[in-house]
Amino acid sequence: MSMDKLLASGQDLVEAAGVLPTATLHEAGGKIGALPAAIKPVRPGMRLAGTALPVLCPPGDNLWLHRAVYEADPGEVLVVDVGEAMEHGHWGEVLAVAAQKRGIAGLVINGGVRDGDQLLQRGFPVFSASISIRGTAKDPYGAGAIGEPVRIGGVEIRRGDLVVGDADGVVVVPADQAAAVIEKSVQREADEQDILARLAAGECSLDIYSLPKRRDR
Ligand SMILES: O=C([O-])CC(=O)C(=O)O
Ligand SMILES: [Mg+2]
Repeated sequence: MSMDKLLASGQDLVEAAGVLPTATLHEAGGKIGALPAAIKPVRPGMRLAGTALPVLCPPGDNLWLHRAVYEADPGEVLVVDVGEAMEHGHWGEVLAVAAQKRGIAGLVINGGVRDGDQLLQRGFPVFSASISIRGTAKDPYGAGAIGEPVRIGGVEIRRGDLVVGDADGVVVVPADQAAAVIEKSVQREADEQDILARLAAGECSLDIYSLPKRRDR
């Protein structure tokens, strides 16, 4: 399929991004959108791609997550700021099943979750900064928000931004840059295949990248 056709709709953008490495998207975008390194898949093999629904929760309270499940559109990824609360499991199997029923594509959170094995078995991708056994409060008066921009590790995330997660972590690409960044990423991947073939044929990485072989004096 041509790149133009592939990029014709938002859904196609998500599909195209879903097979690209996060590091490639980050580099091709001009070193953008890398969430903190602590945010990783809760089990190996998890991958996610979708559009962001930002959620703000009080630390150690997940009532806004239960609410967000019912505000989300299919294909959205909940991208959650819980103020880096690591010692609580803000999400688990119950919320994953509820989210799957709503067509939610995954969860990204700058705090803790629990039920890692069950999340894997359910096929619901979760990327978190910690895994914690402890549960959360559900304070009806707790301050939070759904759909308002959040900031995680210096990256601002708005509703509709492209979110991709793989073994390396999570990258967020602003919606208005997604098509261009994917196109550059596809090119970058092709260039890298070429470099890998040259290395396999015996060439030296210092030559390929025109790097100095000795330290300048
Ligand atoms: O307490 C909660 O709502 C989180 C949780 O354990 C689950 O989703 O299974
Ligand atoms: Mg539970």
